[in-house]
Amino acid sequence: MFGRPKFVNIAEKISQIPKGLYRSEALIAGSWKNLPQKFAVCHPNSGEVIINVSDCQAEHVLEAVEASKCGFEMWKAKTAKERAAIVRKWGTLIDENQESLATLITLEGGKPISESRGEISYASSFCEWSASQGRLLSSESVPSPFPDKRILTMKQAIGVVGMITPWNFPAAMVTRKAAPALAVGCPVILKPSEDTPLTALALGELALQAGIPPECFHVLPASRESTPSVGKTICEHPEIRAISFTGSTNVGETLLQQSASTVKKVSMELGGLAPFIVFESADLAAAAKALIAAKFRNTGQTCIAANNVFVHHSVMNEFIEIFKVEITRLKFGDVFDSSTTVGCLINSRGAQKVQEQVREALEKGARLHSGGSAIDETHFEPTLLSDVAADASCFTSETFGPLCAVRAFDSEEEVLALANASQFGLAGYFFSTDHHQCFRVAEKLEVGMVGINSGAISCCEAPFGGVKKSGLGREGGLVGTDEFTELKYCCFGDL
Ligand SMILES: NC(=O)c1ccc[n+]([C@@H]2O[C@H](COP(=O)([O-])OP(=O)(O)OC[C@H]3O[C@@H](n4cnc5c(N)ncnc54)[C@H](O)[C@@H]3O)[C@@H](O)[C@H]2O)c1
Ligand SMILES: O=CCCC(=O)O
Repeated sequence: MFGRPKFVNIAEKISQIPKGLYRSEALIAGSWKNLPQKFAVCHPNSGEVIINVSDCQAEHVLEAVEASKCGFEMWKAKTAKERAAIVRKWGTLIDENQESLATLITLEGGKPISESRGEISYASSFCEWSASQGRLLSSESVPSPFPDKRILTMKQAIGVVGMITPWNFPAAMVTRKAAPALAVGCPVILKPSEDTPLTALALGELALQAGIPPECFHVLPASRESTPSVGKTICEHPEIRAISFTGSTNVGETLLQQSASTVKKVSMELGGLAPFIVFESADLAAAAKALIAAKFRNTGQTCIAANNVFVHHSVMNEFIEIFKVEITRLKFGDVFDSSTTVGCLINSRGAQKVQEQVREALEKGARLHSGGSAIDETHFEPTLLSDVAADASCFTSETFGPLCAVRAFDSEEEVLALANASQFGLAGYFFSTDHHQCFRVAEKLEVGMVGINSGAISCCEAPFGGVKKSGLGREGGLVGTDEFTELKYCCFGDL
C-alpha cells in the first residue's frame, strides 16, 4: 500500500505540454510579460525547481486595472448571449487540454494525476454552468404601494474584480470565481498562489484563445514576498469593486481589513474544520467509504475535508475495523501513476504539521491504528487515530493532511454541541438512517454545506461556502453570479 514516491522526470512531463500552455510570464492586457524579477515554482514531490516565474509587484496591478477599465466598458456592452458563448468556449478548451492542465497541476501541486484530471472536469463545469447563469440574470417588478409608481430591480455587473486563489485546487478555484464574473460582464485580475501559478497562466492562455478580451483577464503571479503588497493594492484600489478570495482564514481577515477603506464587495471562501458524524443507525460500510473520500481527497488538503470524526460509541469498534480495511485500499506513492490515490503534501511544513499533530494526539491518549509517520519531507502515511482528545490540535485546527482523527460520542445533543463549538462552519457530514434525525441534524449543524449520507458534495450546481469564520458569500449554484453583480432599484414615478 505505502510505496515510496517515484522520481518524476520533470523535463519529460513538460515536453508533453503544448508550448502555449507552459508559461512563466505574467499575463497583463493580453501581453505575456517576462519580468526581470522571478520566483521558483517547485515540484513538491521532490522539491526540484520546475521553472522560474515572473514576480509581479503593485505596479502590475495598476497596469491591469487601467486595461480593465476599458475592458469593462466593452465587455459589459456585449449581450449576455455573446459573453456566454465565449465563457462556454473557455470551458471547452479547458476540457480539450485536460491532460496538459492536469500534468501542470500534478507537477506544481503534487496532486495525484487522476485527481488532477478530475479537477479539470470540475473546473470546466463552472464555465458551462456560469455561461448559462449569466444569461438568466433576472429583473423583477414588485407591485408598488403608490398608484403612480412602479418598482423595478435589475442586476448589473459590479466592475473590475480582484481574485486571489489557493494552491489546493489551482484550476477549479480560478474558474469557480472567474467564469461567473466574466459571464455577467466583469473583468478579472487574478493573483494565483505562488505555489501553483503555472495552471493559472495556462488558463489565461486558454481564456485568450476562447475570445475573452485581453483587457478582461489578467494573471499576476507573485512570490511569497511580493504577495502582500500585490494583495494590498488589489484590496485598496478604488476601481476594483469586488474581491473574491479563497484561502486561509488568517489571510481572509487581513484582506477584509484592507478592503474596508474602499468598501468593496467581498467574497471569502476560507478554512474549515468539518465534522463527520457516524450515528448508531448508520450504514457503516457506506460511511467508511464516504469518509475515505471526504478525508483523503487531495491527500487531505481540501477545505471541506472531514477533520473531526465523531463515531457513536456503540458502533466505534466495528466502524474502526471497516475503516482500517478501506485505508489499506489507498494507494500511496507516485503522483503520476493513474492508480495513486494519496500523493504528497504541498511542502515540508504541511508534513511537519501533521507529524506534530499526531505526536501531540498520542501524548494526549489517542490510539494509533494505521500510519503515523512521514516517509520523507513531503510524504506522510495515511493515518488513523481514535480516542482523540477534544482539545488535541488535530481536532481544534485544520489538519490539511492525510490524518483521520476519531473520537466517540454518546448522544446527538453531545455531538452537535461538540461540532458546533467550532469557530468554523464550512462543511459538515453525517451518516444516519433515521430520517427524523437526518432533518434535525441537517438543520442544527452550523455549517454552510451538509453531506447527509454523502461524503462528496461539490459540484457547480450547488452553492459552495461557509458560515462563521469559514467565509462570506457563495460560489456556484444559482447564486454564484450574485457575488459579481449589484442590485439596482429603479422607481418609475409620475405614471
Ligand atoms: N472555503 C474554500 O472554498 C476553500 C477552498 C480552498 C482552500 N481553502 C482554504 O485555504 C487554505 C489553504 O490554502 P493556502 O495555504 O493557499 O491559503 P493562504 O491563505 O496561505 O493562501 C491563499 C492565497 O492567498 C495569498 N496570500 C497569502 N498571504 C496574502 C496576503 N497577505 N495578501 C494577499 N494575498 C495573500 C496566497 O499567495 C494565495 O494566493 C486552507 O485554510 C483551506 O481551508 C478554502
Ligand atoms: O478546497 C476547497 C475546494 C474543494 C471543493 O470545491 O470541493
